[in-house]
Amino acid sequence: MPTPPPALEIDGLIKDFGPVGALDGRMVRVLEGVSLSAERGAVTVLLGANGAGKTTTLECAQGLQRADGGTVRLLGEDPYRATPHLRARVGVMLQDGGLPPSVRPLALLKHVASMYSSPLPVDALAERLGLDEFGTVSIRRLSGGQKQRLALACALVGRPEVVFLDEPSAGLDPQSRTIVFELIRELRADGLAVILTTHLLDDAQKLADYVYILEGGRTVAEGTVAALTADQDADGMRELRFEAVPGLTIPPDLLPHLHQREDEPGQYVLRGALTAADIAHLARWWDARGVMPTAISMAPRSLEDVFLDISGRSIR
Ligand SMILES: Nc1ncnc2c1ncn2[C@@H]1O[C@H](COP(=O)(O)OP(=O)(O)OP(=O)(O)O)[C@@H](O)[C@H]1O
Repeated sequence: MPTPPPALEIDGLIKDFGPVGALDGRMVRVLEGVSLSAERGAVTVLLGANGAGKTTTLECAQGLQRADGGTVRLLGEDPYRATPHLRARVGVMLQDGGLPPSVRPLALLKHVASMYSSPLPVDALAERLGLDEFGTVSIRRLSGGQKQRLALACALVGRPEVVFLDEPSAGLDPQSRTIVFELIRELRADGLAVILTTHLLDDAQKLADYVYILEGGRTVAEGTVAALTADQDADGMRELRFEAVPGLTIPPDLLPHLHQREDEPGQYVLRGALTAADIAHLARWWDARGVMPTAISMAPRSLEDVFLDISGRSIR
């Protein structure tokens, strides 16, 4: 059977904004050739630091912004010239929610549901996302996390085939985050194409089937989390983190093959093909100086390392 085309295909997307007064009225190019695709039944994550171009890419993909170059196909159509039929097949959760402040949450959700021919049962969705706890106060009185959950419900109630979620876990407490993550996994299992942006590497690592890393308006890396974090050069790439007194400089010749950094005062990271002998060297060095770390942890190479390797800086 032929493979169905991706739900979203973006090729060489260019976007200019302006004219910008601070730049003497010149245009500013914020997307310089973003290419990506998102499959059905998969969570595709756009990852990047603030200002990398994630939201602008999503806005072009949704048809909210017109591409200045390249192509965007959403469910086979140009989203900027979208027909109502296309819009009904797409769910969108914007970063700031775009929710009307004086409306009550459940009334809004029922209103949005009434615009679709076959919506999800509103009560069950509201209960699932815990909206019934605050369903009858006006939206302006909701916390950031409550607004996020309502915005997510509005994006999903029309049974979309593709759903765009811009920073879906921003402002959520740990319990709400778990609920939202479970829901996202169910959407994937139901065959939806889920496309989300985040600058939280932990979220990307937990949810993503496929990751695109954006930097300066370009896609600079892509792959599954496993492929991106697989060691390119040597087996056993690991990172060892420890907390100790600030300002410790481990002599480079003690562990020459490991990259070391002090993220924040007293927060150390050693990265590389780490062996038990390295850990023993380090422990002896600590012991000789009377250093006892207050915390130690070890993990495989993470997306954060990938990001650091690519951009030379931390994503946060
Ligand atoms: N309307 C606009 N006019 C001028 N510049 C803009 C406009 N919208 C966005 N930009 C710029 O485009 C760049 C990309 O912004 P975008 O919001 O897409 O990034 P992002 O990766 O989503 O960032 P964040 O994580 O902060 O949401 C930024 O430098 C931003 O200042």
